[in-house]
Amino acid sequence: MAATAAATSISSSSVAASFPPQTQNKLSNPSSLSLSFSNSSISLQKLSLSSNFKNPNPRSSRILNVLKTVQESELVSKARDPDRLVQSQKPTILVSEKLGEAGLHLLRGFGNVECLYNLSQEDLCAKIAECDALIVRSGTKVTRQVFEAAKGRLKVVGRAGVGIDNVDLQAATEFGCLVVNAPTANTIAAAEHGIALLAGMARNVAQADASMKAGKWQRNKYVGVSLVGKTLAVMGFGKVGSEVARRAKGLGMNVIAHDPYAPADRARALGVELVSFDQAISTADFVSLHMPLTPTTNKIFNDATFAKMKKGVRIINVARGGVIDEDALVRALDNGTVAQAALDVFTEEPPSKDSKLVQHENVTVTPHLGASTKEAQEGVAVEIAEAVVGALRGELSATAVNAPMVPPEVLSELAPYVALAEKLGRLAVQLVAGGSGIQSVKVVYRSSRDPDNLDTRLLRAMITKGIIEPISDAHINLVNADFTAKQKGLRISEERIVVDSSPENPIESIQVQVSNVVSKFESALLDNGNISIEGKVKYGTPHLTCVGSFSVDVSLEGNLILCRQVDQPGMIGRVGNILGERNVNVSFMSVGRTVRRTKAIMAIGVDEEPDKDTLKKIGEVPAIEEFVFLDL
Ligand SMILES: NC(=O)c1ccc[n+]([C@@H]2O[C@H](COP(=O)([O-])OP(=O)(O)OC[C@H]3O[C@@H](n4cnc5c(N)ncnc54)[C@H](O)[C@@H]3O)[C@@H](O)[C@H]2O)c1
Ligand SMILES: O=C(O)[C@H](O)COP(=O)(O)O
Repeated sequence: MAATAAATSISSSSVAASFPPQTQNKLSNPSSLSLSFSNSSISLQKLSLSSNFKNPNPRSSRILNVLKTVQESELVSKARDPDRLVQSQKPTILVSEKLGEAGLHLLRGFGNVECLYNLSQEDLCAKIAECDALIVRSGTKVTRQVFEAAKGRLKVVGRAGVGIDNVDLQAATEFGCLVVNAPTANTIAAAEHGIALLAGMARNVAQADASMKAGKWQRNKYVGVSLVGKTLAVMGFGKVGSEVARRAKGLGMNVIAHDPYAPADRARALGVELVSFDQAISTADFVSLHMPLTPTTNKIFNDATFAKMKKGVRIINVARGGVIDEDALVRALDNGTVAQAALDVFTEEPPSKDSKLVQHENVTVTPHLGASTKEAQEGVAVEIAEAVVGALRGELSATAVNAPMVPPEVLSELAPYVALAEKLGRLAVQLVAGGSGIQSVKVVYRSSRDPDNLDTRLLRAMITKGIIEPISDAHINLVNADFTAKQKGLRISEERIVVDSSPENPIESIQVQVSNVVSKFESALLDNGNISIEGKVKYGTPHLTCVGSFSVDVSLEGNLILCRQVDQPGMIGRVGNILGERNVNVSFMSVGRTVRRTKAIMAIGVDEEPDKDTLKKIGEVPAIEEFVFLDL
């Protein structure tokens, strides 16, 4: 197919360093190859966070077909045959905080569910190495130590709610653990709680209730303020913030909002004006907080910002305690800048019993109840159970927090290319001579699709996996591929060449080039000195189609012997005889040459791994100039 446009670079990822020579040495002689590679029969099972579990629904069937195409592993075949799935092989799901029954029911239909509440960090760390998934709410701190203690078994952390500030996302990513949340089911509950606090605070409901229960009747003390006509600033105009705004409009309030990332038309549609931070806080009578806790929003409400507020402002916080500097809020309450505050969330939960903020007479508090309605808890439980089960089955989640989302239809379409990508990575690394570290890999995709229509993240992850796993103890998946490549000093750049082929095939070919290395097999080098191999998907299976500048055509399965020889009659027979005499079955053979009767490359697929002596005999055939054994 003709190239119709120049190559465009579409992405690249970073840094430079090299693999230690001792890991490369694992590849330097054929006898050590089988050992080092046999330990890494992994593939999408790891990439997709597992695959070895039951599969009753059609969407998952499709995904499992993808997994099958990618690798016919024992685990995958068990997943497709529920009778073979015994209890001990089911995933273990640890639920560390109270979860709605509907979600637990769903989880129990899939794995072994253990509900252990109020675990200390030590207990959680001790338990976690036995778990494939962990489901938490806001009370469990999923720290780096937890991921370390998991020893690679933990595949997914499900946050039954929105805020993921209690999960160390960086550590999760480094350990290749997916984090999913349940971002939608508690939105209304949180918004309703915000409105409850707003109205309750304005009319001193909690204080008046406590006073009456103490035997008092204080009608003059608890005169409130009205909401109608007052200005409410919604800080963070996301799911909860916009629902609060909608309800406040219904109460007759004038609503403004600040959110640097919110689309103006969504605000306009609700009759809400988006304004700057300072404008919002300086004009509002009520300020309601709805942004996530991030390094940017940490203590964003502090002495300086309270000083800019209208005297007598009232504050509601159902987001996260950490967005407020709590000592500064106490000062602002004491000096009257803030008339009242209604708080559902605290920097430390639970706050200390003698917290000045909690005890302040102008403060109304609830113990993080925003999401705590029966309806929201059932909804969140189902939402997170589905996300966790999906992740354990190998689906790429729509609510993944630390991994790119790849829709099932894209995954399904790319499945054979995913397998090809990993095999090319594995081949490329085996062509590198021990002692030279891989720093720079270029991947060239030939495709008729326009760049927006071709998601190569999955392919890049698999090439990374193919390159790194055989020479290190890292396990690569979509979550940690780019991170691990950076860590290992491997720079992977991608290039797209638009070709005029059938748009039904997402990719015509994938070429992997490794630069600045010494090759074990000189014929794999291009004129520019790069090792180059290229593959295509043919009849749904990955094929090697080019080695250096030699065309070949071999199916990428089993093991492969590449020989360069003088192009002369009888070579296939001679090598075939050597293998046949030693009971090594040849599965396919292909010869490619550049110029007739000069040099040719013979690619021989073998079912068994030839022993050292057999390989030596092949090397002794006079016309064979070089050869290499490759484990696919
Ligand atoms: N109290 C509870 O039980 C409870 C329940 C649900 C949600 N929450 C919390 O409420 C918050 C919002 O939840 P959500 O579901 O609406 O999330 P969301 O992601 O839909 O909305 C958050 C919004 O904050 C905006 N934002 C980010 N940085 C900002 C900044 N510096 N200034 C202003 N806005 C900023 C984002 O653009 C986004 O629109 C989260 O902190 C969540 O954890 C608490
Ligand atoms: O972020 C959230 O979803 C809320 O804060 C709810 O937290 P919870 O699950 O601990 O109630």
